[in-house]
Amino acid sequence: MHLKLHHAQVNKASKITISGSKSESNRLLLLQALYPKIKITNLSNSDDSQVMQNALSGQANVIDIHHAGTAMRFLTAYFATQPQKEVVLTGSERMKERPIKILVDALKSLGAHITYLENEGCPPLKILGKELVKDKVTLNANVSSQYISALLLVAPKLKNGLELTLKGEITSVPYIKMTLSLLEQIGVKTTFKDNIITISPKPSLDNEIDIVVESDWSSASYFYSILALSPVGTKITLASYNANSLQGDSVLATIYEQFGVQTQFKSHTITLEKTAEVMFKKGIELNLVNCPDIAQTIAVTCFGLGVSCELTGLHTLRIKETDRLQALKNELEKLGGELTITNESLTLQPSKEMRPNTAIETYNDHRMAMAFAPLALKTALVIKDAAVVTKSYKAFWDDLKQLGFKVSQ
Ligand SMILES: O=C(O)C1=C[C@@H](OP(=O)(O)O)[C@@H](O)[C@H](O)C1
Ligand SMILES: C=C(OP(=O)(O)O)C(=O)O
Repeated sequence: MHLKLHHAQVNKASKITISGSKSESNRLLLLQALYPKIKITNLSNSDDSQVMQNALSGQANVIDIHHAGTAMRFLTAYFATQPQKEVVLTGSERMKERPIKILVDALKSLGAHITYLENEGCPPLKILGKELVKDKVTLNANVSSQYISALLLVAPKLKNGLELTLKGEITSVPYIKMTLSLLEQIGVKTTFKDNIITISPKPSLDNEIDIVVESDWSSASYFYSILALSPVGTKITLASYNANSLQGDSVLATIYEQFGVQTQFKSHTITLEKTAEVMFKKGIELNLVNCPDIAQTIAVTCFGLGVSCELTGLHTLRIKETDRLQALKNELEKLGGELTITNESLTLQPSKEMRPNTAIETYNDHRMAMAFAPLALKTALVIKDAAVVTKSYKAFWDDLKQLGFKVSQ
């Protein structure tokens, strides 16, 4: 399904309710499988959380997690530690290219039985679950924090807990802290000092515990971009958000101040308002090593505003749903943008034109579709394979229509 987005503007003062964070949801689903006394409120309705839920509740021996990176990594650790269970974990063609060796090696060094069924270092995996008794492991931390979170989530169920030593520059740190924080919420003792994390064993929970998932901040990023590209006075209210978020992408509230967008927190909602038209004296410079999922949003905002940007800390973007650096370059250039990319950065020149009716390829990447959609506030464009958004944000197109976007097939 390709969608045509007509040149449009946002209705004044709209309110949108966004589904729960997929990162928090997928951690809590795994923890709930280990500790059934956990109850979850505002669970994400994303495809990635649905595949996670199905994998944990079903009896299938072959589990296909499609494009869901967190599900792939978290379930690898989960099934490796479930005695007497044998499963094959597989995914989409892209998932079969996304590396998992660092996690598999770490689990094997703890005693796990995992074999590669196609290419060494990537899914699909055959996992023969067993009780792991070793309690110390060292792994590289500069490729994906998901490997670390996967080990941390199963750690309190290991007989002796776990001590993890992280090598290299640690990437996506807020996601590791989110995992530790959720563990703390269910009463697990954790420490994170320098490059060492420790998790104490916790065989079971004494009481039921209800955890409310905050709505997804990465999904909120598209509304920040919409506001940045809208006239002064435009407002959007989003629910349900807290000033104290576990999600690193909540840094959006600070980042988008540079684009004239202010955020007000009030009783579990945020109201975003474009309060000023910014005269950019210099380009935007940001290191996004802590919040890689909002890189596409920010690059497209800058293109839409005609401001240059230099985004760094992007080394993980090449191994996500697609090579996001190359995808951004291809599609921004089609629109008339000028940019250079390296293995960890993107530099965009101030745009001089925006070619109307450009058809944006989405490369099976939800964030390509959603990051480019706000440009409809500037010109008409086509988003190809627009249904990709369901990976993280099922209602995305309906919510844009509610805002006043004109969308047709
Ligand atoms: O743990 C998580 O929930 C995630 C961690 C990040 O991945 P990396 O650590 O691979 O950057 C992020 O990009 C992904 O969308 C979700
Ligand atoms: C990178 C992402 O997800 P995952 O790695 O879990 O597939 C994302 O949602 O942007």
